Amino acid sequence: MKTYAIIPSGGLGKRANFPLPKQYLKFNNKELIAYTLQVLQSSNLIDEIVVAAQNTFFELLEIIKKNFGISKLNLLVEGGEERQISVFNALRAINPEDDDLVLIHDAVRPLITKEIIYDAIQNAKEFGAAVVAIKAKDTLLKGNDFVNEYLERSEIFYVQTPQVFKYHILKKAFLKAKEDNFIGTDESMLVHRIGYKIKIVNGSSLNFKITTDEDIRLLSMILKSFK
Ligand SMILES: Nc1ccn([C@@H]2O[C@H](COP(=O)(O)OP(=O)(O)OP(=O)(O)O)[C@@H](O)[C@H]2O)c(=O)n1
Ligand SMILES: C[C@](O)(CO)[C@H](O)COP(=O)(O)O
Repeated sequence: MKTYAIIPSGGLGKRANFPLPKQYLKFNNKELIAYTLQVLQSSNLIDEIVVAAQNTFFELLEIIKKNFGISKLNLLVEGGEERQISVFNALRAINPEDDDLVLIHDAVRPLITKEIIYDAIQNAKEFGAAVVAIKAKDTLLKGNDFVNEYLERSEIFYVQTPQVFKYHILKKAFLKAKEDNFIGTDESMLVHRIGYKIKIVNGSSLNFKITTDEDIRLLSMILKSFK
């Protein structure tokens, strides 16, 4: 059984205020996506890595592959207008067996660990579908300018990546989403809407998605403290 890792990296980083998409910004002389790729490369459970990106970054990705020894990265595919399309493009470019695993991990979650990857893959092997998430810690409300209602915190999780699925389940979920013109914010949502059970796997607060300028500053501070 093989495990393919798909890394969506086709975003433009509109919520951050930098001239370059944040996944290509350098921290300690290393691109953000290189941190992510190095963790995936070091996991002995992952066989192949596919990155979906704008083709203007293919050359840079080849340089990153060479500079950081990402030998499992053998396929670059064109990103799409939405994250979901980027992942779908990558999924269509690989040719797994039905029971092979496909792991999806955002390029912009560089502080992922090998341990979380291991747990997600083991759970996907057992249950067919696994999503990494963390339990909500704060009080949660719904509202606009004013409060409408409070939510039951014990039932709320923040969804992260990686998310891992048997190929035949993920393929079915993507084809159904396409047929219904459904765009979700992650893969687990697509799999859930076609009726599969998804195991929740413990993530980490450090595995946060670098989305805003504040996240970029926070990452910079964390990486400095690791040095
Ligand atoms: N069309 C897109 C949009 C996003 N992504 C990727 O999906 C991950 C999560 O996306 P996000 O953090 O939202 O990045 P951006 O789309 O770049 O951010 P923004 O919405 O602020 O532009 C990132 O690794 C991003 O590069 C992608 O592959 N294709
Ligand atoms: C996939 C994801 O990271 C799970 O939390 C998230 O949904 C991506 O959202 P974005 O708006 O594309 O950053």
